[in-house]
Amino acid sequence: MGPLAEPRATAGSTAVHPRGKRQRADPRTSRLELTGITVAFGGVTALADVSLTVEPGQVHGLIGPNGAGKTTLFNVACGLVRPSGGQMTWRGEPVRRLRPHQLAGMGIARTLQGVNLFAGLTVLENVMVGAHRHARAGFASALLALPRSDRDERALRARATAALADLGAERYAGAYPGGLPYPLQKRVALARALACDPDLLLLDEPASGLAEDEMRELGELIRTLSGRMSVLLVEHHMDLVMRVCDRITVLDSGRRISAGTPAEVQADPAVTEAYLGDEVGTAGAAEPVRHD
Ligand SMILES: Nc1ncnc2c1ncn2[C@@H]1O[C@H](COP(=O)(O)OP(=O)(O)OP(=O)(O)O)[C@@H](O)[C@H]1O
Repeated sequence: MGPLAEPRATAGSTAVHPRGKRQRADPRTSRLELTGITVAFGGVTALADVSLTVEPGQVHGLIGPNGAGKTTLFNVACGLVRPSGGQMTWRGEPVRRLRPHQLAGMGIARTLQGVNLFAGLTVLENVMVGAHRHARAGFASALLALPRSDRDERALRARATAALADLGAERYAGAYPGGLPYPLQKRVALARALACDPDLLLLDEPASGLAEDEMRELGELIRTLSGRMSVLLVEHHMDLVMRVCDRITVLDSGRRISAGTPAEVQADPAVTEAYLGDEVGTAGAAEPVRHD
C-alpha cells in the first residue's frame, strides 16, 4: 500500500482537499454507541441486548465464533438491519431509522464482506462513487450539466485519484474491477470508502483473501487511519485484531461475552471457551503494531 501510511492530517486539524479547505467535524466527537441492540430473524435471536461503543479515534474490534452475530451488529450500524430493540447514537445524537444511503452524509463509510464494486464502472469511477459525499451539486444540477456540477466532477475525480494513490492503486484507475486480482479489488473497495474522508470507518472482514504481507500492510494502514477516524473492525484473523485494536468486543450466540483491551479479552476464560481452542492464545504472540 502507498503513502496512506503517512497521516495527511493530525487529529483535530483541518484536512486539505482538492476543492480547498473543508472544516472537518471535530474527531473527538466521532463516537458510535450501540446500546441494548436486539435483532431476531424469525425464530432466531441473532443479537440479544448487545452494547458496544466505538470511542473517537479508536479501532474497535468485533470478534466471535461463526454465527455469533458480528455481521448482524455491523449491519445494524450500517442501516442494513433494523433492530427490534436498543438504540444507536452517533456523535451523541440518537439515530433512528438509519438507511444505508444516509451514511456518507453522516461521515460514515463502510466496506462489506467481499468487494461489492460496480463491474460496469472503471476503478476510478467506482472510487468516485465513494467520494460523492463532497459533491455540492444536486442531482438536477448534474442532469442539466450546470457549471458547478462540472467543478464537482473534477473535484470528485481528484479526490478519487488521491484515494487510489494513497492505496498504491492509481495505475489501475482505468481498469475494470473484474479483471483485477481479488486483493487489489479489496484495496479499491477500501479506497472507495476512504474517498469520502469518513469520521467513522466500518470494516467487515477486510483481511479475507489477503496474503500474510498484505494483511500486515492492512494492519499498519488501519492503525494510521485511527489518527483521523474511528474504526469498527469485524475480523476473523485474530492476530490482526489483537495487533491493531484499542478495544475489543466478543460475541457468542448473539450475546456479548467479553469486552476490553486485547490483553483483557485474551485473558478472559469465557473467550477461550467460546472459541473452544487456543486460537486466541496463539494470537497473543503477535507483535503490537502501535497503540498511541
Ligand atoms: N438474514 C437472516 N435470516 C435468518 N437468520 C439470519 C440472517 N442473518 C443472520 N442470521 C442468523 O443470525 C445469527 C448471527 O449471524 P451473523 O451472520 O451475524 O453471525 P457472524 O458472527 O457474522 O457469523 P460469521 O462469522 O459466520 O460470518 C446466525 O445464527 C445466523 O444464522
